[in-house]
Amino acid sequence: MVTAKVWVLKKHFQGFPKPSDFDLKKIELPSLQDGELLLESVFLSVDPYMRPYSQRDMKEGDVMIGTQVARIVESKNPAFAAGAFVVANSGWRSHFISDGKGLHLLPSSWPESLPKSLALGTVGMPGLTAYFGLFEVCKMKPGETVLVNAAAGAVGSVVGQLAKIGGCKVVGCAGSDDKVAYLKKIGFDEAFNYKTVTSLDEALSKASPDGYDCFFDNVGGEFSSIAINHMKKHGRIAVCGAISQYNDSVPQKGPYVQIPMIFKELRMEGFIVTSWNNRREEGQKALLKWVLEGKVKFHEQVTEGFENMPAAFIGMLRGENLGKAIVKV
Ligand SMILES: NC(=O)C1=CN([C@@H]2O[C@H](COP(=O)(O)OP(=O)(O)OC[C@H]3O[C@@H](n4cnc5c(N)ncnc54)[C@H](OP(=O)(O)O)[C@@H]3O)[C@@H](O)[C@H]2O)C=CC1
Ligand SMILES: CCCCC/C=C\CC(=O)/C=C/C=C/C=C\[C@@H](O)CCCC(=O)O
Repeated sequence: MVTAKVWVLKKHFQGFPKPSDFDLKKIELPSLQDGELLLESVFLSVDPYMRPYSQRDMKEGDVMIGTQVARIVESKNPAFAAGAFVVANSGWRSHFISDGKGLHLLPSSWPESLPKSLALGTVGMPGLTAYFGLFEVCKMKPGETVLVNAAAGAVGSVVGQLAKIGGCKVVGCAGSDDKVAYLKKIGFDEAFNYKTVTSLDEALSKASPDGYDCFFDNVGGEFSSIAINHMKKHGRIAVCGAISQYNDSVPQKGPYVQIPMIFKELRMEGFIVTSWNNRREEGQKALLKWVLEGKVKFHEQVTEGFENMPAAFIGMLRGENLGKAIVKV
């Protein structure tokens, strides 16, 4: 019998999640039935969506939602061999049993030299978010100017690099000087620390006096209300996330955006990356190629130990991560 460790949501979050909102439990796993697999999590992802989704999808006592790269320990399913690695969507669990549904085998072209954790970040859901958000929602064109916030994060850092590959000028903002230095290192044309600039308006004008054709918005709130006034005519805004709102008990009331929307004839479009699940392989193949060519750099904020999942999650929400926040079991 295998004993699995799982993190459950003990108490719904009020504001920023606290360690006391989580409970670590042990579950004895049964023996495998025909068609089933036993898997052990090797890397687990902590993502911003878990904060709003926990309120929408979970009840207290549920296992925290999330994805992992897992190794198949034992298989009674002919479609999956023991020893193979998959991306699963099985939540914060050290070990789990699956019937094979919803498991994505890592691409066979995955080189040994590449950390498998990238399947949760640059070559996984966040990277695909950048890929489809830029190409299908922003529809960026060579020579345009792209703005991205939370730019040093899992999604934002890929957005900036893909926009460079697409022949655009790229402006990014992040919450620390170290992150700003990283953005310049990976090729952003302009980058600033939104926490220390005296005026967001001035910083946005200085970075691109003519304004922005595309705004890839990961943050929402006050930043977005200001940034919208810096959009060029017929600009496009990809509403990817609103992390500035996730931990607020009372959502910020930002100034109305309708006026610039109308005068500048802007297009603002929200999206969820799962809308392109049928093109997942296309995106992953392209991202893997660019990573192997060195055109897309990656950085991971790795927290060691399953017992540290809540700390990694809270740290990411507080901006302590540079690049994709990952837990290594
Ligand atoms: N629509 C979709 O399908 C998807 C949407 N998303 C969204 O994309 C965004 C980025 O996700 P991801 O790349 O995984 O996360 P990141 O790796 O970027 O980590 C979150 C970052 O958000 C920034 N942040 C946190 N709080 C605030 C705040 N109050 N104001 C401004 N910035 C803040 C911090 O960076 P900093 O130092 O810059 O403050 C922090 O490091 C999120 O909003 C997420 O919900 C992600 C995946 C899919
Ligand atoms: C204040 C309201 C906020 C509403 C938007 C919330 C979050 C946006 C966001 O972050 C969306 C994330 C979408 C994630 C998609 C897939 C994951 O659920 C699991 C991915 C599993 C995989 O196949 O890799």
